[in-house]
Amino acid sequence: MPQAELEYFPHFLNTEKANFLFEKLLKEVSWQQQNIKLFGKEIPQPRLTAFFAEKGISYTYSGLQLKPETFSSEILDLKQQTEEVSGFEFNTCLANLYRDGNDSMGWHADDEQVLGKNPLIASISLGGVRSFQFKHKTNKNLKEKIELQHGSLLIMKGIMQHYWKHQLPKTKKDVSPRINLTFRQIQ
Ligand SMILES: O=C(O)CCC(=O)C(=O)O
Ligand SMILES: [Fe+2]
Repeated sequence: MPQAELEYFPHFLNTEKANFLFEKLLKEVSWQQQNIKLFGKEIPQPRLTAFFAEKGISYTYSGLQLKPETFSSEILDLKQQTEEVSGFEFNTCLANLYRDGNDSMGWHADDEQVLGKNPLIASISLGGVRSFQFKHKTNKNLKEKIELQHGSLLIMKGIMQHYWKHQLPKTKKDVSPRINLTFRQIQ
């Protein structure tokens, strides 16, 4: 992929740890269904979310002001492990719960100003395997996808958010619930 910097670690967490974390986060995170404004109409997001941050940080994501919770010990542990692998530091974690194949996230780039010029986004996947797609913003022939495995880590960095969008589409396949954690550094 030109103008993209991606690193993928399919076995970032061993299966036992990934299973444990999936069950624990599914049960203990206070998952919320937020509304988004689409053409002036409020509609519920097709997924559940939660937002964790260091004290004093708030984050507006897709026009939503997210209310931060403090990091739980599990999230803090994952943050540290992710920081070691990436060589970056993070002060926030956005969590997504895709309950089934009807839940999704549409095309976007994580290019908000508060993320800095060339953000590094570290994304951990737990639970059902889902397809994650990329499309180049200007060259319509450039498309890619990757199946994000249980316990995997995907890192997007460099200039990538300027040139590529990504999405997690709905699927008709019978998929089990999936949790995604994205670690970010907010200025
Ligand atoms: O669920 C995923 O893997 C993608 C999440 C994502 O792109 C985001 O939170 O910005
Ligand atoms: Fe994203």
